[in-house]
Amino acid sequence: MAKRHLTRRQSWRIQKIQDERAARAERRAEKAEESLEGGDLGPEQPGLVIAHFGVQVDVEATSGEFAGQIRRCYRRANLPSLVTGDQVVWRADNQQGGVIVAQQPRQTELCRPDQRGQLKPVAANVDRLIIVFAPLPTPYTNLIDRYLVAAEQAGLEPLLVMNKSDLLAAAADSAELLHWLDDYSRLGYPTLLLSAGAGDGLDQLRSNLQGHTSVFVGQSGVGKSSLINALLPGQDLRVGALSESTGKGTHTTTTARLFHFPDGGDLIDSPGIREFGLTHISHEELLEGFIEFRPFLGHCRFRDCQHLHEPGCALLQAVENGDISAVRMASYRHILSTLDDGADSY
Ligand SMILES: Nc1nc2c(ncn2[C@@H]2O[C@H](COP(=O)(O)OP(=O)(O)OP(=O)(O)O)[C@@H](O)[C@H]2O)c(=O)[nH]1
Ligand SMILES: [Zn+2]
Repeated sequence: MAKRHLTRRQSWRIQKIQDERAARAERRAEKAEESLEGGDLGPEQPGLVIAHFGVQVDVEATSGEFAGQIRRCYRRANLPSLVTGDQVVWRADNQQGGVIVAQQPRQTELCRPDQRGQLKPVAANVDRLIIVFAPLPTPYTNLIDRYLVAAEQAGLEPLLVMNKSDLLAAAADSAELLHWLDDYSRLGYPTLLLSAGAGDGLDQLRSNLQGHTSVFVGQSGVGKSSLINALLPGQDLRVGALSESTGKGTHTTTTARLFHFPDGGDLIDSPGIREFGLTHISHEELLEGFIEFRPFLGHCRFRDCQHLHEPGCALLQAVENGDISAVRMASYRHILSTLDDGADSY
């Protein structure tokens, strides 16, 4: 306990220093804008935040004379902080930069805890969660289910992708894995079976990504980087680590970045985003996230039923009747037990 408190206090101090640094940078941004006002800024136009570094933000012009150009912009001091994926209104300056003057409302927000344990948005307007798994490393049902719950909670449409299909032929449990994938299709989730290594099934994935802003998640080693590299040839994904000018030299920061797939659709990626969904699920959100439970919720004998072993539990009855699979019920219980020990409550 003591150790945890100390760590929290330390991280609070670190955050405080960062906040102060951000405030100083913000004052500089204000000055920069003041000196530019009075005719030096171009007209207001729409843009998309493709990376952010504190008060400085890379904005891609989405229409007009600069369409497709990326400009390093300052954010007007009265604006809330922006994240990758934000739609903004900006004005060009005459030095390849600009000033962001407004933020458009967000459709969705992906949040992660900061050093103080407070949930902070890390990406905006993502609408697809690509959940990647593979025959190897062996997938955990409850990890996939956790992602599905997180997708539901954040308002994202999930797509289940089993990568490394080339390993299925030799896998002893291949029938089981395919059956398992089928179970998710039957629940109504879109699924794809493909191989980044062999290049099989990538066209189907490409067409699923068109017209959407996606993030890729999944346990280490399932092939997220391989898939993204196949979809974004020639891009250096390490560009997430860029140096941020702070006025006191530069330091490296890892930011979420937005990429355009050549065949349409966008990707937002960063190491932090790949961990999205592993924390912060309340009991209610957990239940809501198991979509086949919904018709039975509110029908238990006890209002505060935990659906574990209570008499008159509508969910347990549904498992008995075969309307809910025992595997999903076990997964729900497993995730619930991790919520109860406080692992998910910051
Ligand atoms: N056989 C086979 N191997 C693959 C395939 N896709 C990726 N791999 C291999 O799986 C390993 C892990 O791939 P990565 O792309 O690094 O996995 P990742 O999910 O990005 O892993 P982290 O960066 O740790 O999150 C590498 O050795 C890849 O070559 C595939 O379709 N088939
Ligand atoms: Zn119940």
